[in-house]
Amino acid sequence: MPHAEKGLAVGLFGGSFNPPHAGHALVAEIALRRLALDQLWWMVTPGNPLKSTRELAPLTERLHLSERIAKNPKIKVTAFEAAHHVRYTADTLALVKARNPGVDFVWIMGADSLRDFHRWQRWREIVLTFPIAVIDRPGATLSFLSSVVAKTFDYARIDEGDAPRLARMKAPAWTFIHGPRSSLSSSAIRKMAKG
Ligand SMILES: Nc1ncnc2c1ncn2[C@@H]1O[C@H](COP(=O)(O)OP(=O)(O)OP(=O)(O)O)[C@@H](O)[C@H]1O
Ligand SMILES: O=C(O)c1ccc[n+]([C@@H]2O[C@H](COP(=O)([O-])O)[C@@H](O)[C@H]2O)c1
Repeated sequence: MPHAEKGLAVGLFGGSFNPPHAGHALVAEIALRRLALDQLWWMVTPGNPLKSTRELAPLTERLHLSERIAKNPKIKVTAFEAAHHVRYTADTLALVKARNPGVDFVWIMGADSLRDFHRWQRWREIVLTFPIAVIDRPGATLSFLSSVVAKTFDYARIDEGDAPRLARMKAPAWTFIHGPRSSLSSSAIRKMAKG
């Protein structure tokens, strides 16, 4: 797991990155800037618990490609979930919190992830423990509002103008960040590669 000094604000950006693309890099840059983060940990999952592993490239390959795409020195690409044998985000976050007292973390995800978020293991616990930043994504800009999580935690949504303070806030607190968008997706890239 990367290291962060006490008092720093760190974004956690988990993904399959199968393969990583410029849309991921854009999300990371937007999160760093708009959330005023000191670091962003780009966490390459051993396998999304809700996705089939049939098309999943080896972890080492996804890690290597991620390192090539994530050029900002504030971004730390890591596969510590595999190293610690965790794959559910709730477990990952508990581990990160326990190992980094005094660091302020925020969970980062694209707007499409919000739609399925209520199917994640212990999703309420995640929202009640970690501030969350949702980054806009083409195709998910409006639908996210009808998601179970947005409805359940509507009272905890903060204005995106307050995003620079999100990492310092006590959960539950989440925001939706609009900005430049990319319509890239790993599945489209995989489809193109197959021909
Ligand atoms: N173009 C994009 N804009 C905003 N967020 C994105 C974009 N692409 C991926 N994300 C977000 O990045 C994280 C990791 O996504 P993932 O690695 O699954 O990429 P993907 O392009 O969504 O893959 P797939 O097409 O295989 O589902 C998720 O939180 C996802 O919402
Ligand atoms: O914990 C869960 O139940 C869970 C279910 C689905 C996805 N996630 C996490 O969400 C992140 C994004 O996954 P993906 O496949 O959409 O890139 C990644 O860190 C996954 O481990 C986590």
